[in-house]
Amino acid sequence: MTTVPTVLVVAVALVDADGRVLIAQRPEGKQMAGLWEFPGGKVEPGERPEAALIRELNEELGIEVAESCLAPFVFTSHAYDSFHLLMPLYLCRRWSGRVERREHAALAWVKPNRMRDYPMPSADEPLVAWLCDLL
Ligand SMILES: Nc1nc2c([nH]c(=O)n2[C@H]2C[C@H](O)[C@@H](COP(=O)(O)OP(=O)(O)OP(=O)(O)O)O2)c(=O)[nH]1
Repeated sequence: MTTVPTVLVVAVALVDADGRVLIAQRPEGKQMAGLWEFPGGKVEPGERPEAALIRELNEELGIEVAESCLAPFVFTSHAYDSFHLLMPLYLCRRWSGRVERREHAALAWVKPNRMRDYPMPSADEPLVAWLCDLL
């Protein structure tokens, strides 16, 4: 039996006042370049998931998020060829600072029912369905 590592990645649906969600395009040179993702990233060893997400949002988008503003929402558990992705998606409607593009190729604020126009990693498909149902 081949075993692959399970990788814990935390991500967020940032929701604006119009109910649009921020998605970000992975840059050239990274795995899955060109696909649109929810902002976030890998949890480092010893790091709490919420702390990892707050760190990633600051690094990637230049915003500050309070832990109390991160609501656990849904998660995806998906087998890629070389790793198994376990990714909780939090929901956040409050942050401080202006969202800036720092690490991604592009950013877009999109209504959940328009996300199908933006190719996303296969692990994200169930998350989009949940957003369409619940937002
Ligand atoms: N942030 C995020 N990652 C996602 C989503 N869907 C999905 O399959 N992933 C995958 C892509 C990557 O393999 C992994 C996220 O890791 P990352 O963005 O921190 O790492 P990376 O590929 O830049 O690699 P590294 O340089 O940090 O090692 O999770 C998503 O919606 N958001």
